[in-house]
Amino acid sequence: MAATTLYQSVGTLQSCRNNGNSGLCPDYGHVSFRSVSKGFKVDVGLLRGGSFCSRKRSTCVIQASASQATVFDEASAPSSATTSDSNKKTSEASLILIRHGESMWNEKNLFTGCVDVPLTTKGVEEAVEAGKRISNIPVDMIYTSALIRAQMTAMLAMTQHRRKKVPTIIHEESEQAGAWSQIFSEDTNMQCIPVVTAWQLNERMYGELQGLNKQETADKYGSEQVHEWRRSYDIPPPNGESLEMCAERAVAYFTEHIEPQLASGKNIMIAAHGNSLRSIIMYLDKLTSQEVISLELATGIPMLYIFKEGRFIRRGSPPAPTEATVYAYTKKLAQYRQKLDDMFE
Ligand SMILES: O=C(O)[C@H](O)COP(=O)(O)O
Repeated sequence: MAATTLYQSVGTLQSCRNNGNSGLCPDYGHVSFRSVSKGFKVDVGLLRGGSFCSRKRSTCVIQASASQATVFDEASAPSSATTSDSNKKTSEASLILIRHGESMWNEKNLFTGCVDVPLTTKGVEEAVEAGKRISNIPVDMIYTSALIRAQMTAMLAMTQHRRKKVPTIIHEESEQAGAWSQIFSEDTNMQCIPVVTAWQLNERMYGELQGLNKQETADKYGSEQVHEWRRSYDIPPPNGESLEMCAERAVAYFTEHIEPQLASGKNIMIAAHGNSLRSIIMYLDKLTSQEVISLELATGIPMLYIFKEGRFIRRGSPPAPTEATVYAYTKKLAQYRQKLDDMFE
């Protein structure tokens, strides 16, 4: 359960999407706001049913996640499905990134890379849990890797979505493939979410390490060497891809195929892998090759970005899980988050 607390925010509410109305917010995630309270900033808050919002916006009692969190109601989200369905251009769109849930080789602590390994029971649960966190965020299109653990994560997450649209695989490899996977009924189209699978979003190839136990490899080659293989930017594991090589395909795919969709107002979810997503986040957050070393992504935790006027604004994860390192650049930040969670438990 996410730690929650009551914030009393006085005079610091900067924006509110409750159409300027006073009163009880009827719905979980109905209102998003910016507020500063208790000495730290809740970048975009998560309101739950029964929260009170003042018309004057000078006082507001809100129940929010202790960590940075965002949930948008479809009516108030940057670009709702309805908006993109009706082909209206908007200047904002949401981008959800999810690393797949725990796989069988994650569980066994084996280097996986591009081996196609399914989810564990825990991985399935993580995917469903991820879906609950993003159930109010509009999704117009889904991109996954070609690997089953990412595809299952995307599908399972969508079972929880409020819109109940059906993810439908489309093909973009060639014009003919595109034509063959077209859905010709407009009504049916409205009930579907196109899913594109792309090998470019696959996990990086771990070369000769694939299938080896991470701990045993560290015992054999030393933990520094293994850390270098796993986290350095430009040093590839033996016969595998470095993060830089992985970025060359994953970020190129993102900028060529996904960014234009965001620019046209489509809300996108990407279900992919630890390293393909690390390279994309490096691009989105403009991290240096030094900074990306300490970027760790947990399995099954969605992260939200808003694409606005050509820029990506990081909104963190919808309500935090009990673990602190869901999305942390540094240990210090993780400890800080842990402290917050403990404070408000
Ligand atoms: O391929 C793997 O083994 C994992 O999915 C990512 O592993 P890493 O955390 O060692 O990069």
